Amino acid sequence: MEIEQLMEGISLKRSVESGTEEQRAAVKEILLKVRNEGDAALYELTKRFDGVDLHSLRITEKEINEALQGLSDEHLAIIREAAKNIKSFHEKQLRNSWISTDESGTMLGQKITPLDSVGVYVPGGTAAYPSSVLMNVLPAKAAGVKRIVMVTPPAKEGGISPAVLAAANIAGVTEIYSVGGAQAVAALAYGTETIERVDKIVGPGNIYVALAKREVFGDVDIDMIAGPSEIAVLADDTAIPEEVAADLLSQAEHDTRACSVLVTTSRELAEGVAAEVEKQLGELPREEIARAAIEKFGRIFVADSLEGAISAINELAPEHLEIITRDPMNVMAKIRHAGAIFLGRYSSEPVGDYFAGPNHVLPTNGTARFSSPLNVDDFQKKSSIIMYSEEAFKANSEKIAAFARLEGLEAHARAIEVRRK
Ligand SMILES: NC(=O)c1ccc[n+]([C@@H]2O[C@H](COP(=O)([O-])OP(=O)(O)OC[C@H]3O[C@@H](n4cnc5c(N)ncnc54)[C@H](O)[C@@H]3O)[C@@H](O)[C@H]2O)c1
Ligand SMILES: N[C@H](CO)Cc1c[nH]c[nH+]1
Ligand SMILES: [Zn+2]
Repeated sequence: MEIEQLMEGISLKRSVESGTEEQRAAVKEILLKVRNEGDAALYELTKRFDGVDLHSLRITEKEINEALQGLSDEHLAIIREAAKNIKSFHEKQLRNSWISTDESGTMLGQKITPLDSVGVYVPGGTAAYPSSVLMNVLPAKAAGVKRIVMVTPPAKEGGISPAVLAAANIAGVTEIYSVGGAQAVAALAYGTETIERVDKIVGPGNIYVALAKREVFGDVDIDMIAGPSEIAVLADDTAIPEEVAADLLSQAEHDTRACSVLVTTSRELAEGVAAEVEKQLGELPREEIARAAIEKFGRIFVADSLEGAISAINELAPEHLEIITRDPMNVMAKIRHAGAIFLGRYSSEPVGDYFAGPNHVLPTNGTARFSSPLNVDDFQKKSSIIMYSEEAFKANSEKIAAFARLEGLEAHARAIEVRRK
């Protein structure tokens, strides 16, 4: 990784991914095919893109039980403990419906209702992600969603990963379909003979999944378009090069388009990290992916001051931010834009990916400027409650009718005045 001096106004942002023209056209065609042909399209497209001849779409209870038996007790215990932490964190996000009244008898309130049905996309193309099952399903469960449907592509050799099925079972999902990509998104959005449509689709995926989600938005709700993983480390001379390099590589191994950035006030640290990254890259099983990501999107900046480093991070608005400085709490107070903030050397990013409890589905590509991690609110909606007493109505009716006429809406005004007689 090359070391650059951080200049004022430097932009660390990458362009928002919208896919190539061919990818967008392919996704449109897949969506249309599933809408027109239903299950038959899902079988055909799974054969074409995943190389798998499916016998049925729905995963059976027997397959889930076999998956549970295929996993070691140790792995099952780890998934259960992570699930417990994630559940407990998200339950703290729950809000209650509320009602307030005043002396005139006006009652106003907000009623919170869980969504009826949600589809969770779990990626499965190049790696299996049981952790993503927990991160998407458990907030929906905490919110009270009754029907949670999971879709994930089958691997060529062995169907769905046992760890993914075990995580689904631990999280309490029973409706699971072996289908991925844009075709799975289409099935969730429009329904087929086997898969009943849902109200919202959540979960990360590759460019085909992202483009399909963008395309079906409006027919159903979606959570966000999560792009390739990102990590930014803001460090001073107290950080240890070996550890910072390992954290940068932890996200680089996800995707050739993952982005790993170090912003530091210490040139010595910058040089140490650059050397360590090179050394550690050679030891990684996914070296090829991580190397491509580091070469394209890996950057190290040396800042003149901590303030300069902080403003560069705010400009970047990274998905994950690690702060490894003398006083991380104080630095965190000045961070305005980041999906998840990890404080101190013991809060390495994978602590959050797997275990601590906060969600790992986070805004990427600078969208942390205006959006939040996946959370319980994503699975609930709010209805406003309004009840006026006669006294409150009479005290305000003239103003309301006048406001309606200001907008030229006579029928609105009359609906008020008809009650004053
Ligand atoms: N943000 C997060 O929380 C998070 C978590 C886990 C994974 N991820 C990301 O999710 C992504 C997973 O991608 P993936 O590819 O491994 O799995 P995926 O399940 O998203 O995509 C696999 C599917 O893509 C479709 N596909 C592949 N090539 C195609 C083509 N040429 N035309 C049409 N469809 C095609 C196939 O249907 C296949 O089933 C990675 O970028 C990873 O970094 C993000
Ligand atoms: N870091 C990813 C989100 O950006 C999530 C993940 C899943 N497994 C490992 N990591
Ligand atoms: Zn990760």
